[in-house]
Amino acid sequence: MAVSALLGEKLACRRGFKLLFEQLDVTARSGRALLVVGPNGAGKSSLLRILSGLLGATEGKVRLDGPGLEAADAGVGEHIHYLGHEDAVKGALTVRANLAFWRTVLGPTGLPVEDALDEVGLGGLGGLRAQVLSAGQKRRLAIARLLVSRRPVWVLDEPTTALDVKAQARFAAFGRGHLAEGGILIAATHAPLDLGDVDELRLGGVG
Ligand SMILES: Nc1ncnc2c1ncn2[C@@H]1O[C@H](COP(=O)(O)OP(=O)(O)OP(=O)(O)O)[C@@H](O)[C@H]1O
Repeated sequence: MAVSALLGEKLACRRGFKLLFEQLDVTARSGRALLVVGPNGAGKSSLLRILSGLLGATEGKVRLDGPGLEAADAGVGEHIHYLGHEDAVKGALTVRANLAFWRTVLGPTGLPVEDALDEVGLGGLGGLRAQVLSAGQKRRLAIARLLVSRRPVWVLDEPTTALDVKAQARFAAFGRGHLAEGGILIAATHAPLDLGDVDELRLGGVG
């Protein structure tokens, strides 16, 4: 199903006693990347979780625009890939079994598992227990989830953390490919992501 935009309308987020933001409008359009930037603690991760439907906004609402999506308010999450700080890797399972699990859960609409492992540079490591992967390799495995299941909206929290230069370049190529196909990419980041011309949303003023 095509998604032409993800929209956050007059969003507010309170965490504990702290009001992180209010009256915040967010627009992320098909074929565009929106980078959420700002100092530590500004609320970037909180905003991404709200946009993904994982955290309720204190005020405001999130909706998707696109043909046939008028009634989809309640089902925003099924169109979204969310990658958080945690890589959601099950250490006791093999690398291959981890990705196969996600492919089943998210929908087997993308690459086969072995192809996705090759794409992220984990080819040959599929039989290893995931707990022995390095931090960067775990991140690569998390990124492979984007490839095994096709979803129009990617919401990514610091996606290149722990990635080496080559893996960062690979990630950027996946992101540009997603955008070229009309996807939406929203990322919180402290580092440039090499996604070409991007939109930017700054939280928290000057840090
Ligand atoms: N469950 C929670 N309860 C109370 N406060 C929280 C909770 N989660 C986050 N916070 C607070 O909300 C603020 C924003 O956190 P958030 O993780 O959204 O920031 P961020 O901009 O992503 O930061 P960073 O750049 O360090 O990742 C922080 O002050 C944090 O301590």
